[in-house]
Amino acid sequence: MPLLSLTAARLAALDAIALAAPERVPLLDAHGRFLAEEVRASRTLPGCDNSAMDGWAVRAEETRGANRDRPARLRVIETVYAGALPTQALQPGDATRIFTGAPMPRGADAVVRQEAARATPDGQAVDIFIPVSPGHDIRREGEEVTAGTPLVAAGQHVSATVLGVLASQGATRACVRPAPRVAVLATGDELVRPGEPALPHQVYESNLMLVSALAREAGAHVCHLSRARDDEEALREAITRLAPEVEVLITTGGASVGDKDHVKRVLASLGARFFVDGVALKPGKPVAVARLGNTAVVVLPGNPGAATVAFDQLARPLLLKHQGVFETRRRVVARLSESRHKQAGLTYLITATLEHGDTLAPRAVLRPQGAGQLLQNLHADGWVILPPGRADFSEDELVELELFERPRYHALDTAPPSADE
Ligand SMILES: Nc1nc2c(c(=O)[nH]1)N[C@H]1C(S)=C(S)[C@@H](COP(=O)(O)OP(=O)(O)OC[C@H]3O[C@@H](n4cnc5c(N)ncnc54)[C@H](O)[C@@H]3O)O[C@H]1N2
Ligand code: MOO
Repeated sequence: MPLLSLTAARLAALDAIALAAPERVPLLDAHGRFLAEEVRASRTLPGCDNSAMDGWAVRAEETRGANRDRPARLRVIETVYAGALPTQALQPGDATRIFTGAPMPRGADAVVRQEAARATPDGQAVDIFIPVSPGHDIRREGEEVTAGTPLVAAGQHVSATVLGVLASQGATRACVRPAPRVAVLATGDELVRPGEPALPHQVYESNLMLVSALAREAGAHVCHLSRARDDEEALREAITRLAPEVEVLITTGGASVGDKDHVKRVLASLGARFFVDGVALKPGKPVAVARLGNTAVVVLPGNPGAATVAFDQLARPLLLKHQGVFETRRRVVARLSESRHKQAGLTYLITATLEHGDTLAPRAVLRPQGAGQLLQNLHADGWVILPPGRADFSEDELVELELFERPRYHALDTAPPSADE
């Protein structure tokens, strides 16, 4: 199979997985998942005109000209709390003691906050110190939303705000697609488990952590983390054991053409159908996507940097598709900090930091590229995309940078950088 372009591979990979059937789950269990259907308002909010403040419901015209020296004196006919209903309509000269969220009584058309009024000692009357216009400090029925209006679109990520909105409509469940179950299988004879002693020629196995966390960030439920030697029999055993347990099996290492790179061969011998086998991408070229029975299999290269790119470009969209969504990312135009030569046929993704100077376009400072290096990703803002079809890119040339847009957190004992730093 010839190398697919990155664009073609991203499309082809999606055929390896089906959409999960939606399910209705208790609201809190929907947190972090994606809505499988549009949610419309079942209730008009607010459900009725109500007070936005603690104070007195009045007839606005009766406050005209009121001030501290010449307050408007009104008779207090009753008190209404949130959750209760008024029993009396206001007649000329009347006011109702009212609290935030309580329904407006008939006849009243404004609220005076209690800071602008004072009740007489016996509570029978109130002196109003300011004039108010009709509608003042009233939350109108339907001001926020009317029943039937679309509230949250299908595909929306269920955030805390979404949960709050759904609960405010009286919902107790949400319709979402289940998280794909994922198994991660790391292969390689040189790998040593973290926590055990490692000689200089040995490598700590880090892809299980890396890939499991990336899968979780894509909404997956990672239920198996396994290791296998670079040995066909061991791989066959691990793959046949893990695949039926999950929707997506992700392997790392053994993906290239070395004597011990058996993963693709073993998958093929088990009857896997390949949708992608190598992509014109750097890093990440050996990545493959296949289907084995009902399981999508993503074969990531072993180099942690290459595995990160290949995961991001092919595994993440596949995991998201299962959950019924695709994502778009923000790109910015930036100037290359240095010239770059590349293989003309490949798309390069090079991690970079953005430096905002006094020119319109920020500078994309390329981080040293090495497929094995994960450190280069630690402080990067995104990756510069050097498209296929060209080999040479010059310093200062305008290129696109796809932003990671991870929030930046700062330790509590250090001050965050000021905006103009
Ligand atoms: N003759 C060729 N050689 C290579 C080609 C090629 O086209 N022709 N492709 C290269 C590319 S591109 C990549 S990327 C690598 C990846 O190949 P593999 O997937 O077979 O990876 P391994 O050889 O198993 O490992 C590569 C590297 O990564 C380290 N590694 C592997 N697994 C882990 C892990 N779980 N945790 C941490 N580090 C890991 C491993 O020690 C190696 O250093 O192949 C090129 N070769
Ligand atoms: O995937 Mo490899 O990183 O292109 O060297």
